[in-house]
Amino acid sequence: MFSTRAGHRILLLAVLVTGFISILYIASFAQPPPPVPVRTGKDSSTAKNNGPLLSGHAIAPKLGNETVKAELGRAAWKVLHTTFARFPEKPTDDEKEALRSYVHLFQRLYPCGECAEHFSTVLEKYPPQVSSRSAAAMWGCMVHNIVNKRLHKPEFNCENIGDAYDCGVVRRARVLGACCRCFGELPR
Ligand SMILES: Cc1cc2nc3c(=O)[nH]c(=O)nc-3n(C[C@H](O)[C@H](O)[C@H](O)COP(=O)(O)OP(=O)(O)OC[C@H]3O[C@@H](n4cnc5c(N)ncnc54)[C@H](O)[C@@H]3O)c2cc1C
Repeated sequence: MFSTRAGHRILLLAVLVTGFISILYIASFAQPPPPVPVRTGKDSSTAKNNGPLLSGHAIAPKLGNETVKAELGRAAWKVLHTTFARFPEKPTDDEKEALRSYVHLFQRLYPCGECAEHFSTVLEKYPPQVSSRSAAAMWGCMVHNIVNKRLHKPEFNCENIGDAYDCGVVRRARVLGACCRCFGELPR
């Protein structure tokens, strides 16, 4: 009688221990989900935080032809500086993220591969400043000057960056009936 009861107890204990071990085993596989990256839109965000899409290798091959390279460069800088000049002074987080991604993809896809390679080192050291129009415009002027220096071109005075690319000038010029320098617009 005693031995049968003891046997039942041992069996019950064995079942409990096995159940407990099984629960621990299953729980070891149930990892919590990985944290979802939070995009704050702050300037501290970098291309690396946004994965390989924005920080990957330059895509275009070497351009070589110096004339094409210079024409392309003039047009590209014009697009970049004008984009910064027309960016909101108080952008939303979404708009900041859009500009940051645009600059990084602009670099990756820039049709002169050797220029893009060099510009990636500039972006790594000086990530795009997207907190406001003025910050973006000053940043654009500064990185253009870094390229200028490398190519032994004169430094541009960044204090005048607003006058050079701000199309508020167009509206004032229209009132005076003078010709406009932004986007080649003609006076009415
Ligand atoms: C992202 C990028 C990377 C490049 N990398 C290379 C490279 O590695 N090797 C290479 O040979 N070429 C490179 N280029 C092209 C090069 O920068 C020039 O565009 C090209 O040599 C033609 O020079 P440019 O003297 O006509 O004047 P640009 O430098 O093209 O400038 C055009 C005009 O912009 C104004 N400007 C000048 N500096 C500034 C500034 N700091 N801020 C605002 N406005 C300014 C001036 O009015 C100037 O006439 C690159 C271009 C870009 C956009």
